[in-house]
Amino acid sequence: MKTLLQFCPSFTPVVKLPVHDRKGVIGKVKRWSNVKLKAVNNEKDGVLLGAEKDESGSIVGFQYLSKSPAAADDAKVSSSHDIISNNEEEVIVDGDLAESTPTKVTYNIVFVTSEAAPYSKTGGLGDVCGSLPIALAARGHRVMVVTPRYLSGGPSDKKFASAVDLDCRIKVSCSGGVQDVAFFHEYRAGVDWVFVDHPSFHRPGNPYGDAYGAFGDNQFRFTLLCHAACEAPLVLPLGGFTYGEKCLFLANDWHAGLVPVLLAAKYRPYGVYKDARSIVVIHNLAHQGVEPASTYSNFGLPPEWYGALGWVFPTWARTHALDTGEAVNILKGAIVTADRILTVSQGYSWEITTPEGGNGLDELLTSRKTVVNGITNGIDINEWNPSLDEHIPSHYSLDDLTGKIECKIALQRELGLPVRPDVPLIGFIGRLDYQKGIDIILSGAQDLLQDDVQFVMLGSGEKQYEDWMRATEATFKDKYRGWVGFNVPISHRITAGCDILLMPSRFEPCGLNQLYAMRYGTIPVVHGTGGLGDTVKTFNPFADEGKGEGTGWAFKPLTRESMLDALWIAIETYRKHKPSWAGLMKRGMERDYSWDNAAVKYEEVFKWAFIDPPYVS
Ligand SMILES: Nc1ncnc2c1ncn2[C@@H]1O[C@H](COP(=O)(O)OP(=O)(O)O[C@H]2O[C@H](CO)[C@@H](O)[C@H](O)[C@H]2O)[C@@H](O)[C@H]1O
Repeated sequence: MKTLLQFCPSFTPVVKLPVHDRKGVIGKVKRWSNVKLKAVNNEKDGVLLGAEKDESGSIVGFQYLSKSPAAADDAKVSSSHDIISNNEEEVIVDGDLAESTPTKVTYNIVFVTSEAAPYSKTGGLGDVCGSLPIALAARGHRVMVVTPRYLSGGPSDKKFASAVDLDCRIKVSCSGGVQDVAFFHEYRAGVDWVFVDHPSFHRPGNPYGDAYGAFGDNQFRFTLLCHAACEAPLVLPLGGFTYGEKCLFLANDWHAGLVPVLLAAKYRPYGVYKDARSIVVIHNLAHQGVEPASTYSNFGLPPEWYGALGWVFPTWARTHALDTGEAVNILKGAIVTADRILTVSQGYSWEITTPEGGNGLDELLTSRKTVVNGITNGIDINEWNPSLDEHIPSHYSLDDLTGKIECKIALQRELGLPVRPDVPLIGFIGRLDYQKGIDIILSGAQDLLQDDVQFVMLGSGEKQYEDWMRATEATFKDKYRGWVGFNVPISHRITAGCDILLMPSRFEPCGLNQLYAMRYGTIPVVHGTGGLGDTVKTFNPFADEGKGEGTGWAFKPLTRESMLDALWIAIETYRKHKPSWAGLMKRGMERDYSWDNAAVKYEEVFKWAFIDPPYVS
């Protein structure tokens, strides 16, 4: 089917929206009329009017009212928001514009995620889901992000202040009851940010827990998120139009893992979402959403779908002789039902198919390896930009690095360390847990701190590591600072002020801090695993006719000795080989970290997802 984008100057812009009301879902959706699509980038150019729908009712294009012939000409070029289509076929521009102009395929994309910066963030998932949607929207896709409206009663609640209640309530049947769920919405940076509202998302702490540990009802809370995310494209008239059934769900990590299962088990049997596709994006396979098998009935899924989520712990992982190891595993359910599987680097996409990196799911992932791909994350180059960063005291760039020294001095002063611009300053930022190799840092820190260096750590997590940081600070007053907590401005100042960033992660699906570091002229010393191995190239001073190559050091194996060896080589290079150090900084700062490269690769995977029929239909 061809989609027509009509340029009709006399068209009266009245848009009637469908009200979605199906069994199991009560939609209370406003009718909006005379709606100008917010997606129109520049109103002086024209207004998007009525929607073109395919036979399933999904919107595949919009009518466009141009205000000037020049604007109509511009439209031929198909700027990011002038043409919106979730149709995979060629879009034809007709009317006065004479020849047809093929344009790229665009999709209606629905991110489902437990975190999206700046609204919520405890780690890299928040960064990715806060920036990749914007990059995809800028490339012409219609993008919605569905994430909880967390209210903790603290200052962070202000982040949701611009989101308005859409006055659309749905009822979700799960956990033996019926839950009322509301939607809030903010349109920002070309993206529809949709916040799922329910009392279980309103409590002190971070998205997953508080000082007493993980919340006991996380399975329930993220089950709600997934049900709501499946309804959102059907019931929410965002910018005047629902996204419709022909959309692409990107289910991020286990929290969103029920989405592909729901599509297969709850919607497709009733003819809904036949043309939708789903991709599970694995940011961290170590967290799978595993609960006792008896909780299956909480998901609101038909009983016959138990097999999709059913999972049996290996014998060695069972707690006692009578433990049958039976459990439900949400991420497993996503892996067996999603149309495709993505990870956040190529290295990690291979590692998860091995017994060492598969966290018990390696055989399952191997069985689906024809649809497994890895795409290295990009970063938000506006938020992480040393020449504009609002959190750092002095700005700098490759052309003028004096600001970096000023950042170093300011950091030493802020942390109460001796102000010594020449001493190697090493940093670590991250969650204090097994994944990040904190135990390796602990085992090597005493030796490292014998040297004339300074070492700064920012992180929160396991109490034993937090306590160690406090104790080490007391022992090495002039050399070590441990900042226990989660603090984004400080993380920027450490990234800018340090010379070296240490990341001895045991495994690392992608890793973002090494990318931020390189952009800030801070040299990463990393364990060469997963995305760290893919993104940090070890320095070779003899390459390129003696000019050198590489952006840091990626050491292997993960031992105290190899970490210290890599650190000492880095420290010696910093002290004695200034031109080499300058080359390392330059190569790191020059690299393209923007999401554009990754977004093109994502589009390729989207295309493949729609070429195949739904994996479970
Ligand atoms: N105490 C603190 N204060 C302030 N900021 C802090 C902080 N601790 C961590 N951060 C920030 O949180 C983010 C962490 O990102 P990472 O990619 O390193 O790890 P994470 O393991 O959370 O993400 C998972 O998902 C991402 C995204 O796909 C993958 O890159 C990664 O490998 C995978 O483990 C960075 O922006 C970092 O600055």
